[in-house]
Amino acid sequence: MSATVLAGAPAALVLLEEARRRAAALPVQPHLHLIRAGSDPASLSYVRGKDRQARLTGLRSTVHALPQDVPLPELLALLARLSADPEAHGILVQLPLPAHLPPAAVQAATDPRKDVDGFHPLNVGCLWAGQPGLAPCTALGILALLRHHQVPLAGRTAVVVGRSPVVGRPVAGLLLAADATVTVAHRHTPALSRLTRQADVLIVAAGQPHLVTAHMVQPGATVVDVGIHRLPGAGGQFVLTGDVHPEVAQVAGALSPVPGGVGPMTVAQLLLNTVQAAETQLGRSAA
Ligand SMILES: Nc1nc(=O)c2c([nH]1)NC[C@@H]1CN(c3ccc(C(=O)N[C@@H](CCC(=O)O)C(=O)O)cc3)C=[N+]21
Repeated sequence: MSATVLAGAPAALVLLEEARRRAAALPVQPHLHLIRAGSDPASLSYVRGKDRQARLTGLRSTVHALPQDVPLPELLALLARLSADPEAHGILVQLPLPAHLPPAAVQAATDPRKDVDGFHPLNVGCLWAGQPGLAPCTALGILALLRHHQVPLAGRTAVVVGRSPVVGRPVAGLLLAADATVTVAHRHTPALSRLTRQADVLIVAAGQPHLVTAHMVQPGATVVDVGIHRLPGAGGQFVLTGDVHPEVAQVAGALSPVPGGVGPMTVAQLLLNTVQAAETQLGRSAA
């Protein structure tokens, strides 16, 4: 038996259509600003993908490519300028940042209403308080992927492996808001497999290739693979793989693929967040 594939592309298409429709209903085109520092090849490729999808969806998009050694005050000044600019609706600073730029200081420097990553402490607080705000794209994308494939959450046991501010923590908050019973595991969790085997819904965002193997999964469980790793493959090429070992497909009831699972949902949700941010700034209530 092989698990149902939780495909991201058709689910992302639904979100992108919603973003396009809501953007078109606004008096101005929502404008996303993507900021990256340095030339990490993965970051370059992700930012290019976000910029491209934004344009395809009818949004404006501007990429700010800063040098690897950009001084912190310069980055903060750019964030202050964009935060004050009424024509900038969404601001994203691509992670990881060069080591001399502290992410917390950078994230706090973006106007929370333009913080389409949902990383500003005000938005983090809103998520956990159950109040409206902007939530992180990958976490929202995971919930949208589960919703699209009609995976129920209310009353079910969810286990999140990983506690990063980018994925693990916010997805735990959203699962809790969706009435799941949530446990967050991390590198200090003893007997990880005993815990993961209890999960009806297992979210794996540990940043470790093939961490979750078949014996760690309850037969029939829904497994979402958030990991994305470029491993050396044949002929000097890279292969993309996740935090979940492919053998899990023989045990799980449903499994999200890498690539083609959570990744496209993250990008689509970023554009939806940008439209939501523009709606708020233009005084339109979210549809
Ligand atoms: N401030 C910030 N916000 C982010 O949301 C953010 C970030 N920094 N830094 C890096 C991670 C990673 N991330 C991905 C987005 C799309 C795909 C994606 O589209 N993946 C495709 C494959 C793309 C490929 O070929 O590499 C897929 O899974 O099918 C993957 C990963 C956003 N991140």
